[in-house]
Amino acid sequence: MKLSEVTLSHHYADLGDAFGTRIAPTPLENPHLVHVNPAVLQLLGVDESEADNPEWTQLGCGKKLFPGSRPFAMKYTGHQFGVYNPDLGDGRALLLGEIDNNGEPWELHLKGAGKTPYSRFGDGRAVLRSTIREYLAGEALTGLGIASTRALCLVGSGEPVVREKIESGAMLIRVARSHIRFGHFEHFFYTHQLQALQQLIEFTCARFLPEAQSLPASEQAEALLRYTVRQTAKLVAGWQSVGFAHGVLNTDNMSIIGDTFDYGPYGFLDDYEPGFICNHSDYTGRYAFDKQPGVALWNLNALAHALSAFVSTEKLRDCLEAFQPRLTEDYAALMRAKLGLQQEEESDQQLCADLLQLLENSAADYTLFFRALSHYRGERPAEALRELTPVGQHEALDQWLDHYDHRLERENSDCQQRNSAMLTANPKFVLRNYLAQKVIDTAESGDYRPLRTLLDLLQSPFDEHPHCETWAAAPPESGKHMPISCSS
Ligand SMILES: Nc1ncnc2c1ncn2[C@@H]1O[C@H](COP(=O)(O)OP(=O)(O)OP(=O)(O)O)[C@@H](O)[C@H]1O
Repeated sequence: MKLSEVTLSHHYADLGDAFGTRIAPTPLENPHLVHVNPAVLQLLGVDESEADNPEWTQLGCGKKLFPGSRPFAMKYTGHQFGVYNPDLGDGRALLLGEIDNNGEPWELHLKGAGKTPYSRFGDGRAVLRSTIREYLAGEALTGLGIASTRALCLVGSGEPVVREKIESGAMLIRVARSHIRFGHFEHFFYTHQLQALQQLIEFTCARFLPEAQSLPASEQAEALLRYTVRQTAKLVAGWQSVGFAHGVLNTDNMSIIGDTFDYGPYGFLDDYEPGFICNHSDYTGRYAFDKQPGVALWNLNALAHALSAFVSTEKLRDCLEAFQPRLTEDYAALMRAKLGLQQEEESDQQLCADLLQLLENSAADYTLFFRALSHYRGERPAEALRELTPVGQHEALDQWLDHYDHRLERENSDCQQRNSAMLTANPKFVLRNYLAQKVIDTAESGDYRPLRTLLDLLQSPFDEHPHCETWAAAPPESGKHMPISCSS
C-alpha cells in the first residue's frame, strides 16, 4: 500500500478512559528526517519505495497525523529497581493507533511527543542520542532473531533539550504488535480496578491467545501468564546467548508478549564478563548481565501478583515454575547452535560452561570468539582462537578444544556444513556501545551516513560484509565499559 492509503484504527484506546488519556503530540521545531526504515515499512505492508516520501518528516515530528489517528497516552505503573511506582504512564510517548497488515495489527507509538498527564517532572521529549540508540537496538536484536520493538522512522530537530548538557530533540515512531507492559496489569490491580483488569486480560488474550478467548476470566488470566512466562523465557535465553544486557529491567519495561522493550542504557558484551553492568546508574548491579534470568522471574512474579485477583496462588506458582526449565532448554538449544552441535547430549551443558569460564578467565571478546570458532576445523595450534585469548590461557584453550573435538567426533558431522551452520548462529556484527557512540557523534554533527551503514550491518549481522571489517572489531580499551546513564 502507498503511504497515502494508510489509515490507523484504535482498539486499545477504545477500551475506555481508565486506560489512558487522549492528547495531541507537541510537534518538534525545525524538524528534519534522519531515517525511514524500509524493513519496517515491509512489516506494515507499506511499499518500501515510500521510504523516500517527504511526508515522513511531518508524520514523524508530530506535526501531521496519519488519517484516523487519535493519539493516546497509555496509563501504566510498575516496579522500578524493586520499588513500586504508581505514577508511571506514557510521559513522552503516544499510541498513534494501529495499522492492519492483512489481519496482522501493528501499533505505532510516537516517542518524544511532548508532555502528557503522566510526564511528572519530565519535559516529554527524547533526544537524538537516545532515539538513535533505540533505533539501532531494535534492528540489532531483530537481526539476531530476538523479539523486539522496532522503529519506523526517526526525525531530528533544531529544538534544544536539556539533559546533562544541551542536546537536540528527536522523535521516533516505535512499532510493535503490542505496547502492553507488565505495569499495565499492575496499575489496575493496585488501584483495585478489577473490571478494567479483566478487560485488559480479555483484550490481550483476544490478540495473542485466541484459543483462550472463550474461557472464564480466571482461566484466561492463567493462560495469559503461562504465555508471558514462555515468551519471557525465550526472550531472556536469546539475550544471554548473544550477550545482550538490557540495563533497566523494571516491570514497566517488560512487554506482555516478550519483546525487548525500551532501549535505554543497554549494552552488548565486549569481553565476556558475566557480571557486566551496562547501566551507569545501576549502583547495586541489580540488572547486571548474569542477573537477567533472575530479574525476569522477579518481574514475572510481580505480574503474577497482579493477576492474583483472578488466579489461585497454586496455579500462579505452577505457571512461574515453568520459567526456569523453559529458559534452560531454550538457552541450551541456542548455545548448541553456537557450538555447531545438532544432537543433544547431557555433557553439553558442561562443555558450554567450561567454555564460558575460559572466556571469562581470558577476558576474551564474546562475539569474536564464537565467530572465530565458527571457522575452526580441528587445527592445532588453533591460531585464530589463540589470538583472542592471552598466552597464559592457551593450555586451557587446547584442553577445551580437545573435549570439543571429542564431542564433534560423536556428532559425526561434516566440518564444512558445521562451519556454515555456525556462521548463521554466531554474528559477525553486534551493536557494541562504542559503535553506537561513534554514529551518534557523527549524527550530532549532521552526518547520518555512518548510522545508515551500521543499520545495514545490524540488519544482516551474520553476513560477511567484507568491506566493513572495522565495524566488526573489538573496541579499543577506552570503548569498553562506556558509562551509559538512564538520561534519554
Ligand atoms: N523526558 C521525559 N518526560 C516525561 N516523562 C518521561 C521522560 N522520560 C521518561 N519519562 C517517563 O518516566 C517513566 C520511566 O521512563 P523510561 O525511561 O523507563 O521510559 P521511556 O524511555 O520514556 O519510554 P518507553 O518505556 O515507552 O520506551 C515513564 O513513565 C516515562 O514516560
